[in-house]
Amino acid sequence: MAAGGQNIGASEAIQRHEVDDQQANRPGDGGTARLADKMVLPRTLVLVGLMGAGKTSVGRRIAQRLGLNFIDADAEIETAAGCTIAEIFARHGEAAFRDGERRVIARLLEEPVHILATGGGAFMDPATRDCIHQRGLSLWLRAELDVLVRRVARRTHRPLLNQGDPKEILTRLMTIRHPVYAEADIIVDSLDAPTENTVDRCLAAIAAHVGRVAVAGSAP
Ligand SMILES: Nc1ncnc2c1ncn2[C@@H]1O[C@H](COP(=O)(O)OP(=O)(O)O)[C@@H](O)[C@H]1O
Ligand SMILES: O=C(O)C1=C[C@@H](OP(=O)(O)O)[C@@H](O)[C@H](O)C1
Ligand SMILES: [Mg+2]
Repeated sequence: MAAGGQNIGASEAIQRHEVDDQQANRPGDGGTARLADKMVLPRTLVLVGLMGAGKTSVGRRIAQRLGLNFIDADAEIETAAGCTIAEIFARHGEAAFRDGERRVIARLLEEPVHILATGGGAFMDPATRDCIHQRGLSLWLRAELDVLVRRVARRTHRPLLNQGDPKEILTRLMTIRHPVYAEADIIVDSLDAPTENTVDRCLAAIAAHVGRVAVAGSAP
């Protein structure tokens, strides 16, 4: 159990798990809204996955549904640095960005339970990944290449994607990163569908995971 985490009684967790089993395949029907009202998150939920997976936009909506704070690690890094991520990359290089990212995420994971969207490279850093494993509940938002390419094409603020063809870069990153993202506690597909549909499926998957872990009587 993470420091500051809340214990869930086994019978309560079993009940939740049963509710979840009834609702999990019915996204968008309002069932997960009721489920979310009851869900007690034992640790900070940490969203991981490639650029464009929806960590920021889905994470913000999960936080609204659960009545928890939402924090975007990239935004925190920008505030701490007093400049944009693109400027940090240009002025100091990626390694300096990763150092700041590691420090910021370690600090955020000391804060009360909240929803934390990380940048796509954060989980690739062994120290950050270890910190997330120790103190958080990780959720990989997994998306197909074409979905990612379409989504990232709308914005130009991601320095890694401005270094060449975004599709080629994402293809390369997928090969390297997917096996590592697969270490996350929970995996949810970020489909080419309304964002709220992904939010519903995340809430169902989180409830199922939290229920399973509480029944087993160990930390997530
Ligand atoms: N089903 C969906 N899930 C997540 N994002 C979606 C979805 N459909 C469209 N989008 C859009 O794709 C973009 C995802 O970007 P963002 O949330 O910043 O991702 P990330 O933080 O993982 O890089 C946003 O502009 C969002 O509105
Ligand atoms: O994948 C990456 O290495 C990065 C992802 C970005 O965040 P998003 O995944 O939220 O776009 C941001 O942290 C930075 O541009 C580097
Ligand atoms: Mg983001």
